[in-house]
Amino acid sequence: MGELDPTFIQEPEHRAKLAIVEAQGIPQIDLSPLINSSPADYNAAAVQDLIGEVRDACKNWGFFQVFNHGVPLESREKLFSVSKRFYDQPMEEKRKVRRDEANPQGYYDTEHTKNVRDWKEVFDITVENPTKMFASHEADDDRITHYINRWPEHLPELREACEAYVKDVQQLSYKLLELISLSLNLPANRFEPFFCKDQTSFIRLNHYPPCPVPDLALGVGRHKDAIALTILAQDDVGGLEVKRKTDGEWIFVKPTPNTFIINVGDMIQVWSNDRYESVEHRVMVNSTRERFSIPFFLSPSYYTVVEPLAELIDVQNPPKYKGYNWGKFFATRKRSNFQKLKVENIQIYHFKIPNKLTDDAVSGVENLVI
Ligand SMILES: O=C(O)CCC(=O)C(=O)O
Ligand SMILES: [Fe+2]
Repeated sequence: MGELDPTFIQEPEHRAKLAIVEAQGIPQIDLSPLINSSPADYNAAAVQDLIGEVRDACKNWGFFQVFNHGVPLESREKLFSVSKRFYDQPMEEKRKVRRDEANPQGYYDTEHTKNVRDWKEVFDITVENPTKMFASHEADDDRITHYINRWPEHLPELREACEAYVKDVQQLSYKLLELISLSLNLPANRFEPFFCKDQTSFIRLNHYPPCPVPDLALGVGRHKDAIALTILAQDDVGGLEVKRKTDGEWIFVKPTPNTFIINVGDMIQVWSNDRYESVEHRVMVNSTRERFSIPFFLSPSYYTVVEPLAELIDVQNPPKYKGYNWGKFFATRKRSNFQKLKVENIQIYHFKIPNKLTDDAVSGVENLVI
């Protein structure tokens, strides 16, 4: 990634610490009661326990790991290995599938989080191809654009591996969404309408090259995920840190073979009216080993209005957010990211309804990135 450019340097308070706090780590959840059986054959008691574990993990951490998740190991390993082959190519090949402002799919190596450059390269692929999105961030402009996946000419295996992996991981995302819905005492299919047509979900192939100054730069700066739910596969190198809710300490997420790391995104925070919170996380880099990770960002249709669910609102729990349109939110975020506008990105707290008794709407809420 060339010699150190000052745009990579984090402010001192945001740099990675050398001492890693691992503690007991984020909860580990066994999904076997739900996998490989149809709803008619579920063991009801085991599923109830599972719902309870998901509820506790979402409340206390916003993050958890799952095993016995039903995604075949081969499908995941294949994608990691083709991803490495993609990034091993010369820069001129990677630039042939470079993202541009009109179509943000493909390769990119100058992503910034909170105006500091990330020490990484990414390759984005949407699940629906093409994916429909608003062309403009302007509220009264309802023109639609189509994002189209870009595929490298000399690596046809990338497309095959992505398409196979996405199918498997999407199934897992629906199971998780059902569990989360049940854990909020809602019907299992409560979130289905947001995803059944025109979803804007995507996967990202992250590559973090070795970094000569891991004490100054980050692979991804602190952020929250703007989408509904993230399903992350990481390799055995490690680097992800999650901000613990109880004390704000950064906790290292130890790589565990064949597990996925799940986190609640901002939309679940809004839909649940703050019962669950989207938690800040970041990625450390190191000076010796490159790292690969693959998040799947489950995201609804561009016309979804994200607002607290009516069932979770009553006199004691008034709505904490005004509704916002996901497609307009995304287009606004994309515009400021692409043009590197020196302004803060659009955030869900901009839609917060101030509660005079309990909070001051704009204080203490952190940034996010997608
Ligand atoms: O690479 C990782 O472990 C996490 C990446 C991440 O947080 C993101 O891409 O939003
Ligand atoms: Fe993230």
